[in-house]
Amino acid sequence: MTPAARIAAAAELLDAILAGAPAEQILTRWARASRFAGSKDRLAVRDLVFEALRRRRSCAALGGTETGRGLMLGLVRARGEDPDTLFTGSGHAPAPLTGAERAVAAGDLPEEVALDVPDWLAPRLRASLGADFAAVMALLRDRAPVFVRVNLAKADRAAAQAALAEDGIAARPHPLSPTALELTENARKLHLGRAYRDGLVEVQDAASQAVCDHLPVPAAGTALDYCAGGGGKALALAARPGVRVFAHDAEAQRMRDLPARAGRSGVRIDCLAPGAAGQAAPYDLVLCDAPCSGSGAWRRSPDGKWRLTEARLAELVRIQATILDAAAPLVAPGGVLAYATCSLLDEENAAQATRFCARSAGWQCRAEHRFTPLDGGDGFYLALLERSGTGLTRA
Ligand SMILES: C[S@@+](CC[C@H](N)C(=O)[O-])C[C@H]1O[C@@H](n2cnc3c(N)ncnc32)[C@H](O)[C@@H]1O
Repeated sequence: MTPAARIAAAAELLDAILAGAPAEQILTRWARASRFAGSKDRLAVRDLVFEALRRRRSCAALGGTETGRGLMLGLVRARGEDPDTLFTGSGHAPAPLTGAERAVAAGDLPEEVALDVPDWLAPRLRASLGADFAAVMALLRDRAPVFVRVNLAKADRAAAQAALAEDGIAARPHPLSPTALELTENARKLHLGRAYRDGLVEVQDAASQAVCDHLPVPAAGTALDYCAGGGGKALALAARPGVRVFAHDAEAQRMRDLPARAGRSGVRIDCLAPGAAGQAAPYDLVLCDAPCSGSGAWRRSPDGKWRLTEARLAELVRIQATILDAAAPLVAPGGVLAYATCSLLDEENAAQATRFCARSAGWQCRAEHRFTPLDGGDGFYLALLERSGTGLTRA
């Protein structure tokens, strides 16, 4: 495919996504149906679609309309390329520019537009991020780095880095966590290589790893990952010597790959059926990595930024509170209830933890940790809640 044909294909896919279809589904369906597209074409089209989604508002402003074609035109302009060299109408290229498209003024964009923030969310993100608002929002317009967690049950960081190098993948240690490696070259080869196949590394964001580093579990203690999902955090906990890990999720399907992932990592995780989290209670640590807006991970799932509504956010805040209330009784005396989100919004984070402590007799917040993309990984929040404690540490 020519660069222009890739742009035409991305514009068509974006129209389907703007009409409400999930981006991943649309891209997968297109890749299957487009025999003419080689692997490089598929990756290039995918990159165009995701870049336009991360920058949807500013691209629409620069392209004149919020359509697939408008977003692609805006992206071409934002990159400083000449649209007339791509929008030629010949072969599979998009049609030449109309008079209206040519007339779009490229003046200064308002800050919310330039930073690609929905209007209704901007005040909440400003209040939550303070002086970091603009810098964080600017970072969320770029592609996320790829990180792996070194599985300390099988290798140390230097050995994992060497194994990745043998697979042709360049990696460097990342300061967010002693287990984090950032893949700097050939990250797309990861799943084909020995380091991954042999369980030396797992894909996990560096801030997510840092969250796990802060989770306290005593030696030979027990931990429950109450909202385990794919089990990224459960796997990190299970790599600690002597810790017995249980995984639970309201939707058992979400944990379907966990036994295979645990097997590859050489660790044990006991998966509990939905509603059976009490089976092995009480636990020294109960982690609630709750469903959230995902605002800290909008680089990876840019669709989410535009699909989130005020009503959905309010519903998520209610679900998070219900989860905390259900999980708290499962914590052993002297144990810790860990509340985590990949959100940047205070109402899902510190305000949620504060409301829990206010309505739950004897509970208090022992420590809080916040990560934003300025630290290198996704945005994350962690509160360590306990029934008795010595005070609050903010980090
Ligand atoms: C943010 S994801 C978890 C990600 C996972 N901990 C990881 O690190 O890979 C949140 C999970 O919470 C689950 N969930 C939603 N409501 C729940 C509930 N009431 N009880 C338990 N799990 C719930 C969802 O099915 C989803 O898998």
